[in-house]
Amino acid sequence: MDKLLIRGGRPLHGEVAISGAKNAALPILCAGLLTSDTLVLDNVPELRDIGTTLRLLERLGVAYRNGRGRHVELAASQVSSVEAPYELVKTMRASILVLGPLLARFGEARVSLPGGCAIGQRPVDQHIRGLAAMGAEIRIERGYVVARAKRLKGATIRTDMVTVTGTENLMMAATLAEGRTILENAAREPEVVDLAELLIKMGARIQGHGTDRIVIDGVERLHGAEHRIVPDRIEAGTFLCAVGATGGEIVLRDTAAHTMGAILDKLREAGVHIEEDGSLIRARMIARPRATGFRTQEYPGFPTDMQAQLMALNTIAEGTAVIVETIFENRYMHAPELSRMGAHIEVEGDTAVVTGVPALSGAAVMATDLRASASLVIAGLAAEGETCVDRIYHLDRGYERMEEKLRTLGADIQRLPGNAS
Ligand SMILES: CC(=O)N[C@H]1[C@@H](OP(=O)(O)OP(=O)(O)OC[C@H]2O[C@@H](n3ccc(=O)[nH]c3=O)[C@H](O)[C@@H]2O)O[C@H](CO)[C@@H](O)[C@@H]1O
Ligand SMILES: C=C(OP(=O)(O)O)C(=O)O
Repeated sequence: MDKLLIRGGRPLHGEVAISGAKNAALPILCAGLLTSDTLVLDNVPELRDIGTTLRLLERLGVAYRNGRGRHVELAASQVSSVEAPYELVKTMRASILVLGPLLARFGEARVSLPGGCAIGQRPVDQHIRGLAAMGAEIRIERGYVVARAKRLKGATIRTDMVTVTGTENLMMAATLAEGRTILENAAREPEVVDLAELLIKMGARIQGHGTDRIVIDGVERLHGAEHRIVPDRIEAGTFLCAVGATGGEIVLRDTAAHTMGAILDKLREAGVHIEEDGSLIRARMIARPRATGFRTQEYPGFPTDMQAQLMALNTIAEGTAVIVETIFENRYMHAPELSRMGAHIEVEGDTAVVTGVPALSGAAVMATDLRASASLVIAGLAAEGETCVDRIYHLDRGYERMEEKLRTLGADIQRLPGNAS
């Protein structure tokens, strides 16, 4: 297993490009199953999760070309299987996103339930309930969701909670259903909007994306389209937390600041000077950060996927920050690791109280999930001495060559291959 070795204490300076959003690219690749024509996608990030999704689609019979410049072309004209097997699904929860498209286009699907995940239970009951409301015969059989429907029928579906992939699965399924589907309490995340925009280019009739009520009028068939994936607001936010923690001045290229309102507000509150300039974000940090409490919420609130990174910034801030995680029940696994570096964090239930210390000290720490890994990297960049972050395969799931990008900004960080001590 690869590790990252970081010698902390160097301010970040320079310019770096932000990649396409993992959480937009994953559903968009799965949307390729909705048509026999070719989808031409640009700005697809080079990530482990994208590789896993392409392997899964290939297993179903989808042909793809993964060219240079993050350009992917895929065509589901010869789908030969409707089964997403456990060995591919277990590493990535987003694989559940093939369920809606397979059922809508082929009338059947067998998708392994995604495995347990470090950040919480993450059931898929809302996906299942929604598809059942659209007329699918659907049951759990030996760890698989098994679904059948002659043709899905439009329905009004109000999910019990806001669910991002649930909204995406049901929206994709509804594009080929008979009649009108109304999704109430829908997710408003920019990645849901990006998917809706791609589906509309494919001929889908969708209104209200970006609000909590999405209306989809089903069509007989969808066609090919070209699409550029929206920039990754979480990757951009992670780099902004990093410069907030180390000090310095950086420029992020290829960003979409309008999708980052809550993130930018909180970083400004922490003392980071941020300027938005078209697709550029300039950030400068010259002082110690100020403690900045927050609650994670669905978009447009502060994203749970940025909680760990902003916690890392708070560990060296002046003052005490109260953090409340409202989306996932077990998403503080980075707290004990940050404490190993000298952070003062008390966790009780969904609340973490972080009292800033003047400096962290480098240590050997273990990544437990994707964003936890990013928080440990940020802490390592700011800490005195050496930090070794183990199990960074989590990081590779969602960050494109993070250590190379950080090196461009002047960080002293290197990857130690699995067999190195
Ligand atoms: C690939 C992808 O886009 N992943 C994102 C997506 O995950 P994902 O779509 O899995 O997260 P959801 O929005 O569905 O989860 C929100 C909450 O609802 C619960 N829930 C969800 C569905 C369901 O059927 N039943 C149920 O109880 C979950 O356990 C969680 O507590 O949104 C999360 C919340 O913004 C992000 O952290 C993930 O990065
Ligand atoms: C939790 C995340 O991803 P996933 O839903 O793919 O596990 C994330 O991107 O932070």
